[in-house]
Amino acid sequence: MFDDVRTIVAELHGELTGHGLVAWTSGNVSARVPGKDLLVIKPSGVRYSDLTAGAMVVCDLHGEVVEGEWSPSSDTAAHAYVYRHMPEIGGIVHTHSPYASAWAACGEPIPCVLTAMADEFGGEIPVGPFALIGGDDIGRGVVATLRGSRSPAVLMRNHGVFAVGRTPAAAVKAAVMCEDVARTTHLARQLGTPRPIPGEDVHRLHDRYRRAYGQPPA
Ligand SMILES: O=C(CO)[C@@H](O)[C@H](O)COP(=O)(O)O
Repeated sequence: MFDDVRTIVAELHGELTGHGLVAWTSGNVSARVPGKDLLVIKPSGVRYSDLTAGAMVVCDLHGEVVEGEWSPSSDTAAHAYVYRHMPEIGGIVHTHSPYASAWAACGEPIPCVLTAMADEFGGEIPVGPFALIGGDDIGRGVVATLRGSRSPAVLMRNHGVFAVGRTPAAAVKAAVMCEDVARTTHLARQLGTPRPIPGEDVHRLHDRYRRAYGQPPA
């Protein structure tokens, strides 16, 4: 079932390895199945090279397996919680990307000091609570944090990045951009004191990016 969604989710895992966001089997991507109370997610602890479309697992929005040969990701209940409580979200990504996870280890939000941050995140990238892996506590922390923010990414304390998007590709983009600005802001702090962008300019940049960046619709 849902071969098209399985294919998208399987292929997007290649973006995580391609951008250096994951080590070994850490991290995961999921997608909501359009029009259904279902999600597609990777199996737990399987090498990225083995993540074919057929290896993906279909679950309901309480994390129960509906179809699949493998056990689903350990973060399935967290993803399911986010889909239940953020109906506008179509894709979720989790990584332990190194620079962003370093900020998460320090429990420090990444301040909005770059135009690229204002564009993609609309402000700082916030920190969510520490939560144990396996249940839906991570999902609760992700939803509670992102509801008070324009950011599509949250740094879960002592853990790593959870990024969301209207599509799974948009969630992957947010995870890629999160690591990029985490790295640059870290480098800036080695050189001096990064200067936050004034709030009104953050708003203008974010607004322009959402309305005018890229190509107009065909
Ligand atoms: O964060 C964790 C464990 O710390 C997990 O998200 C792993 O990074 C990936 O687990 P699977 O998706 O392979 O179960």
